[in-house]
Amino acid sequence: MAYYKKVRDFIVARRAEGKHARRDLYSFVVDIKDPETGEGLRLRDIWSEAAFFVPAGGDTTSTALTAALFYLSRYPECYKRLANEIRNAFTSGVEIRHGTKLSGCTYLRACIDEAMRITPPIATTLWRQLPESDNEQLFVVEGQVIPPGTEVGVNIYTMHHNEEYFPDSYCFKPERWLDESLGRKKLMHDAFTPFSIGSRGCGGKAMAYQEASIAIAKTFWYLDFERPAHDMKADRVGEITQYSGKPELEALDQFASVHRGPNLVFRLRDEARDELFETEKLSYSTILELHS
Ligand code: HEM
Repeated sequence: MAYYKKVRDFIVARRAEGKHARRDLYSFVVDIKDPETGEGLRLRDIWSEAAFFVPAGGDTTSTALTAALFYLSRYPECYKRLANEIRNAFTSGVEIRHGTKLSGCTYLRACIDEAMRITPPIATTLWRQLPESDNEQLFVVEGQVIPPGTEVGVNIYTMHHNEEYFPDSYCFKPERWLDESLGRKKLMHDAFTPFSIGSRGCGGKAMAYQEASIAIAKTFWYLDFERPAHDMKADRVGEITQYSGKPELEALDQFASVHRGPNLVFRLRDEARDELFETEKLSYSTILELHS
């Protein structure tokens, strides 16, 4: 209830600012009219969209980030390669923002994709149903005619672990996304569906990549991180190895994946301490907290 009230408070505050006070999503949709009824957006329409956006965009992106940090903390060679890419591509942390330098960090993108492949933020089966009325065209799957009205779906987690598309599928290998051989590239991209595809595919895909890229690049710029070395219990939170013996971030399918952990130790990089204080305007106490 507190969440729904908070969303409502946000909307009321935004409406009070005037339609075009900010160039945000609200300013783009506020004048839209229903083509059939001519009605504009009601408070409850905006409320239900906004209430959906927070988990749709928040829980999912948070799992993608968590998974990336989890796998990078377990694969030191990948960690090193990504740290080099980020620390050589930029000259300061504030420079890390949307643009060609960030999109040129191809290993970063490969790490995000590989994390979402092994641990999809939505790992479930997105069921689809052929309408009862649509009986002109047969729907055939592997030689079987699927009658209209039947629900069908392919599980995203299973698809991402199909060895035919992703050999050694439980292994975190960002390099596989940089493989230039055309046949393999197409096969992998066709089978990679963390955002779903088609007309109901994710509306926030570009935003999700942007958020995740900036967050991870800034993390590598300002910080180093690792597993807690001496406390094995803390180190194992959220980790399973049951399918392949390889470390996997456990995610429970509750439509959006729910996870615990990992526990990681973050340390401020000496090279970035002054800059963090001066340019990101963080207080000394926050920096000390990060460093302790
Ligand atoms: C890594 C991050 C994300 C992942 C993996 C993801 C994944 C998905 C998936 C699989 C669907 C299809 C759901 C279905 O068919 O039932 C979807 C739909 C959607 N997503 Fe995302 N999403 C992410 C981030 C975001 C963000 C940042 C936003 C916007 C703030 C967003 C907005 C939406 C919307 C509006 C839909 C519904 C599209 C429609 O039905 O027309 N998503 N997302």
